[in-house]
Parts: sequence; C-alpha cells; structure tokens
Amino acid sequence: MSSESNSGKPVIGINCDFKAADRNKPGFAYLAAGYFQSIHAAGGIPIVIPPMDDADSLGKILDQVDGFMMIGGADLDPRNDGFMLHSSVRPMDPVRETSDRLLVAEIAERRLPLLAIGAGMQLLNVQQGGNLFLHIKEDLPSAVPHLDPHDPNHRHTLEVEGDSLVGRVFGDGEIRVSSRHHMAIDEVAPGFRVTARCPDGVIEAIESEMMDWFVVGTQFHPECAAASALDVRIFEEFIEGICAAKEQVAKDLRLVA
Ligand SMILES: N[C@@H](CCC(=O)NCCCC(=O)O)C(=O)O
Repeated sequence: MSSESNSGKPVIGINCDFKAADRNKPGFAYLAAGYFQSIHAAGGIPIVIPPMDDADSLGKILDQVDGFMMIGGADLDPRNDGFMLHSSVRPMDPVRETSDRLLVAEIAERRLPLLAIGAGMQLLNVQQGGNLFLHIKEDLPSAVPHLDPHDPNHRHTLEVEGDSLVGRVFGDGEIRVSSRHHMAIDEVAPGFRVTARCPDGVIEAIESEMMDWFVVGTQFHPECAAASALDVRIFEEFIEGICAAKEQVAKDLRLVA
C-alpha cells in the first residue's frame, strides 16, 4: 500500500551514495542536491533512503512511496554480474551497491514506477537481463567522448524516438545533454526499448514496454546543475505519469465499489 500524502503529491524514494569511514572521518551517505530538488520542483515529495542490506526494512520503506528514483554514481562491480573486473572500472562502495540491488529487485517485483539515472539505469538493465559495455573507449572506439574528467558539465547531442517520454520532452531540434559515463548499455533487458541514442549509437535512454510497469531510464543527467529547461520536463513527466496511474487505480476502485 503506497502512501497518500496529504497534498496528493506523489512520494518519491531516492537512493543515495555511500563513502566508507576512514581513520579521520566517519562514513557518509550523500547525493547531489539536484536529484531531490528536481523531484520537488516537479511536484513530488522526495524521501532520501540510506543504503541498507536489509530487504525487509527496504520493503517497508517501499510500502510508503508512490515511485522511486535510482541515482547515478560510480561503477557497478562487473563481478556481481559474472563478468571480469576491467582496469577502467572504479566500483561504487559495496554498501551502496548491495542496497541498490535489493532496491531494484523489490521495485521490479512490485512494479513500482521508476526513474533510473546513470548508474541507476545501468543497474536496472543488468538486473532485468541486459548487459553493459564496461568501457566505451575500448568497446565502442568510434564513440564520441561521454566523459570529461575536467568538465562535469560535458555534453553531447541526443537523438530521440518521437513516441516516447523523452521524445515528448525534447521534441524536434538539436538536443544536448549532460554526460558523465564510461560504461553504457549493450543489450537492452527484455521488456524495455531504446528511446534515445547519442549520434554515435550509444544508448542514452530506455523505457519499459510493459503495460504494468512505468519505467524511464536515462544515461544522461537531467538533474545536473547545467540541466536545460527541457531536462527538467523529464521529472515532470515522471511525476505526471505516477499521478495518472494513481488516478486510474482510484477510478477502477470506484467502479468495483
Ligand atoms: N559510473 C557509471 C555510471 C555513470 C554515472 O552514473 N555517472 C554519474 C556520476 C556522477 C554522479 O555520481 O551523479 C559509468 O561511468 O558508466
């Protein structure tokens, strides 16, 4: 049973990153402010969820939200999906990855509406049966740069499918998005379709084709400080999609009442 916030605004859970304690500092859970600020600005109520390796507690939290957003971050450890480690891989802290994997598995089981960004989309794809290129520079040598370590606001152009959420958001005309990744989706998981690519062919957005699961994934970062007004519309479409689904459920319940 998800929450029904007083204002009717959907409550959106958001995972966060984790940095382990060292000799001089305690461990930290953290996330870029743009993630929760974007959800709030779009009409949602953000709730940041600390990493936990406790499926029962994470499940009780998911009982209380109307949707979820999985944020970006460092690399998924390819060994968790049966692949060899690659010299370019900088794994995220295992505390975060363990929690993220439990979250995505439960979100999928519940068909909870999901917006997955960057590493969040990559995790969704591998957990649902797809896989990743571990290093674009090696796997797709003709690709344009998708990461500039000296420019957090590195951007590249995007080509979108018209009949999609990102297609509705960006429309026609040149689109440039913020890109900070060296991995990318290779095979898309069953039940999902590609809705945007960089002109070099790298997959930049996916959406669920399943009637019972509203999911959008972006490799680019619509939450970043340099996001455009159109990027912001992705969050609005996500919130609107959740509200529409809730209204439909309420209508259906009235019909059978
Ligand atoms: N590390 C992966 C995923 C890319 C990603 O999520 N980048 C965002 C980094 C900044 C942040 O933490 O939000 C890859 O490189 O492919």
